[in-house]
Amino acid sequence: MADSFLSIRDLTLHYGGSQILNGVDFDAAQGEVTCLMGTNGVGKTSLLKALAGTHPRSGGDYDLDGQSIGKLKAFDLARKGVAYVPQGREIFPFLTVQENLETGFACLPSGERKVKDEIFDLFPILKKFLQRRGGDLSGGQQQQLAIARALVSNPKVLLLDEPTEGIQPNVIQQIGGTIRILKERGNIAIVLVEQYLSFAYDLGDAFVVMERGAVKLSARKPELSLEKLTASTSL
Ligand SMILES: Nc1ncnc2c1ncn2[C@@H]1O[C@H](COP(=O)(O)OP(=O)(O)OP(=O)(O)O)[C@@H](O)[C@H]1O
Repeated sequence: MADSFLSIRDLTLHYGGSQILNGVDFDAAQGEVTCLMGTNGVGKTSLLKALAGTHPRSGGDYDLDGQSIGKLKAFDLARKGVAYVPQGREIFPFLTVQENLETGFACLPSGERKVKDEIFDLFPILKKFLQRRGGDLSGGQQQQLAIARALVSNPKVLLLDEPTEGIQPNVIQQIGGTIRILKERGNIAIVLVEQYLSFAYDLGDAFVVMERGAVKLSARKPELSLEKLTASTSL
């Protein structure tokens, strides 16, 4: 078992009076892809929002690299290295690709605000389309832009919410290749919410299956087979 880098204990989250997460325990290691699975509405997106700080946590402990960060809000979590690629990508349609990438800088000191060449090595299409508006890109290109925008902040944790949703098969393979490269670099803990099971299983090292706001199964490959994962997620 790899060392836990990101650790959540007994996390709870509410929307108004509705309790959505009921004491979630969750770990993710650097250099690994930890897949967060489960049917629609079990709370996967809510868990990512809690990790990114875009929705307040109601309770629980949250540690990153041995430091307690449970009290921090989204901007400070981003400064600590937590990057979030939300479901639906949420790129800015009227900003250019370059400007979209620059929005990822907000949490960095001014001396570090540069898009490194390695981002364009991962996503060459973005270099070609730097002056194109985000809204004029295809869905797959927008997904690449959303991941690239998260990477410009040099994150330690990358939270990806359904990156294959609505994307053509050839681009899905490209995105899978990019996630694999990031994992092999070994310095990012990648948390992947994904309904596309074989894609997730192929990339994943550890799997957390949720049910009604709680963890139903936590297991690692190779002990967990694709068949068992499929059965436990009921997808
Ligand atoms: N802003 C909100 N206000 C109230 N309830 C919400 C809000 N967002 C989500 N919910 C509810 O919280 C529950 C968990 O939703 P969440 O989006 O986290 O699930 P999910 O597992 O990511 O589902 P999906 O795969 O459909 O995205 C659902 O019952 C949903 O209706």
